[in-house]
Amino acid sequence: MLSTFDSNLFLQITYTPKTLGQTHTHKDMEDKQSRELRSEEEEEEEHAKVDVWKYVFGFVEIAVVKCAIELGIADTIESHGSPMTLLELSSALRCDPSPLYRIMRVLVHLKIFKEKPATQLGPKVFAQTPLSKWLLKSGETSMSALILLESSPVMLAPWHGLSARIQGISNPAFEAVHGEDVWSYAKANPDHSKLINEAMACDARVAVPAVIESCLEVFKGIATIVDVGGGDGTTLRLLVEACPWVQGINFDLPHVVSVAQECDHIKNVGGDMFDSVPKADAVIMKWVLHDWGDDECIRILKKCREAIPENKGKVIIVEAVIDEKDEKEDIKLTNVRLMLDMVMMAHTNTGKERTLKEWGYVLGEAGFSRHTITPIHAVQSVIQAFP
Ligand SMILES: C[S@@+](CC[C@H](N)C(=O)[O-])C[C@H]1O[C@@H](n2cnc3c(N)ncnc32)[C@H](O)[C@@H]1O
Repeated sequence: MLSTFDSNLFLQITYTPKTLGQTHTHKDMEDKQSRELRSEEEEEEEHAKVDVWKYVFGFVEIAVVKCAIELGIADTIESHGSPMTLLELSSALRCDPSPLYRIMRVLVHLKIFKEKPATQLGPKVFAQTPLSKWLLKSGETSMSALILLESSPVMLAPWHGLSARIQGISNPAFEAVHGEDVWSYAKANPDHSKLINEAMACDARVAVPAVIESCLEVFKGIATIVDVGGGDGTTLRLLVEACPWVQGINFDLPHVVSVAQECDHIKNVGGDMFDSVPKADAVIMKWVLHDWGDDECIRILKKCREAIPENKGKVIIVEAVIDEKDEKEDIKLTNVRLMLDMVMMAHTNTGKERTLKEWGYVLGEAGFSRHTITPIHAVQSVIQAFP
């Protein structure tokens, strides 16, 4: 009996509460999960209600930054040598303090400039930040020309034709607005050509040091290198400064090289990369192939292959690689690469950013036997293709 009682008790004590507990736990868990789901959905709804305004006024951020560059706000604070009060800034810029204050309020909110609060010693002042230094009109860390190019009326107009381009009911977006492709337009409009060259130089000043930092060995043993579509020659200038054993040929369309910088150890050569490429130990191409569709890329790459020695030559491509896995640690650069792909859609006829597989396809079709891809701390990676 005792043992039965004990065992019943045991059962009661051991199993009953546990079974009850399990029922409760399961239901509780279900309730908790659905409460969590509801609150997650509610939270998403709340975020969406606010986030949608980004798309209503997203262009305003670009317009305000463009305004800051045109006014020369960063340059003025930089040459003043220390943070400036609103009155100092408005008198240096010769503008009305009241609208200037409203622009500065947004720029401070965007964390582009810093506002230092008033103290007993004086009123509040506006100071540079690492980000505002990218808005200087010139210098090694200036992105101004690239911002001014992308926000110029010429480059903004094609965006209105993006959906028509996707639906295939109009010419490529740039041509639909301007009647010719971006390179013919640049040839006919020297001011726009100058802006393109200066804008590309902005990126070269960021990307080339990243290439050198991560891949200096790529240039060991190269005596001559040709930069195909080299623009104003900034890429080669930086490369030759870092690798003084290299002689460079800056190769681009004749109207581009005719205004390119003159540098020691660099020769400017005009021509068309679809016809032929000057001979050298290696070719470098930065932000050129993404302007073109696969067929044109294969044609350009074949010309590059003809320009280098079969046994020890190589083509060094500095371009974005679209990461379809969307790696979280690189989310900001992934975002830039995806935006750049949209820029190619708006501004070129057939250009696009490519995935690993798409790079493999064009390189293989152009007759390269193997290639390597090295990520660097930039929007682009370094792709080396070997005959
Ligand atoms: C996007 S820009 C890149 C410039 C430079 N590589 C850089 O990244 O700073 C493309 C360059 O390709 C050049 N280009 C376009 N068509 C060309 C052609 N058929 N032959 C040679 N260069 C060409 C343009 O003039 C322009 O300088």
